[in-house]
Amino acid sequence: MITAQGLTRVFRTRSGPVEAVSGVDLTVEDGEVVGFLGPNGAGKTTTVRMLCTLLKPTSGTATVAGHDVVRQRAEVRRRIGYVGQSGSGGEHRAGDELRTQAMLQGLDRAAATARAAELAEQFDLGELLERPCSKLSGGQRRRLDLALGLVHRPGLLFLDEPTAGLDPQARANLWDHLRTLRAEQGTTIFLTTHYLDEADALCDRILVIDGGRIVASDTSDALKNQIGGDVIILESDQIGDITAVATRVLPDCRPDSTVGSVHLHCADAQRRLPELLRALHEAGVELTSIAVKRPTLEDAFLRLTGRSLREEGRGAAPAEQAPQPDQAATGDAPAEPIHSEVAS
Ligand SMILES: Nc1ncnc2c1ncn2[C@@H]1O[C@H](COP(=O)(O)OP(=O)(O)OP(=O)(O)O)[C@@H](O)[C@H]1O
Repeated sequence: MITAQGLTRVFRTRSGPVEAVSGVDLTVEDGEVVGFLGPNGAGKTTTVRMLCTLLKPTSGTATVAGHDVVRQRAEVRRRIGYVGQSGSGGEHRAGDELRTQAMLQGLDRAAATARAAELAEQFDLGELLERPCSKLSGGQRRRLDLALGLVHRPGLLFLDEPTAGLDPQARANLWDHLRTLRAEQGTTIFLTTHYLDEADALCDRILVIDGGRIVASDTSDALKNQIGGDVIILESDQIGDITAVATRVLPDCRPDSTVGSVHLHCADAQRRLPELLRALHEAGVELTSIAVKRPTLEDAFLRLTGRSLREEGRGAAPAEQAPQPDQAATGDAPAEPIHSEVAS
């Protein structure tokens, strides 16, 4: 469904070129649900925008749904849905948004009304069709966004952080809709997320990108198993001291530190913990909590990227790399809408 070889994107900025994506190779099979993870600024959005034909690659090639993302943009757009982060808003009623989107996709009024009703049923929007989008809850809006992205029955759906900012119940509800979509219609789903539990729960495979390069591509279980052994998690304000003591006392256990905690990867953590705790006590380190557990996807992510997804802020890109408008220079402006949200 998706192939990319050597996909690269360099942005020209006032402070010089920024290589956002550096030779990405990837494949996604028909019907797969793939999670695309990476720290802030890793290159996720840029990659997705190239695959969705919203941004031209500087070099490399990609095909999506059998068509080249540069030479056959319109063909690609007809076959994909893209649901971005911004969400549908405004005073238009939800039902009108769906009907308008269906008419933009070429349906006549009667067919558009029928398609809107079908999607409303699929995504539990029936009661909400007369309501202005601005009056929908976060979860309802995301369901409407999904429905809008699916108006033209694409076989492939790109989702950019589909549950960002939703409460746990609304997230679980959206996960159910995505599972049903895949089970009943075989839709291929490529999603970015900052929630590792979401990737764990929904995705057949996880791609990790860091510094513009793919650093892992595997199932969640395989990524966890790569860590091996147990993880000792020590929380404290004295991260540097813990790392120093652990390196001395347990030289074969690799420490990864994150904000406020050190994760030690050990073969037999239970047996070795007393020795470590004794040494930490003698060094005057005060711990706020200790836990021993099996590796999680968070541990795998930390190992791969040296950073925790949880400590990633949702803020702006680093100042020296702040995105500059460069569409005029590259001709990247969308030629044809994929979905009303991205057409503006
Ligand atoms: N239009 C642009 N002009 C210049 N630099 C850009 C542009 N868009 C992105 N970048 C830079 O490219 C790098 C990758 O950005 P990208 O948005 O693809 O990362 P991301 O993984 O999606 O990050 P996040 O998780 O924060 O959304 C960053 O350093 C970013 O500042």
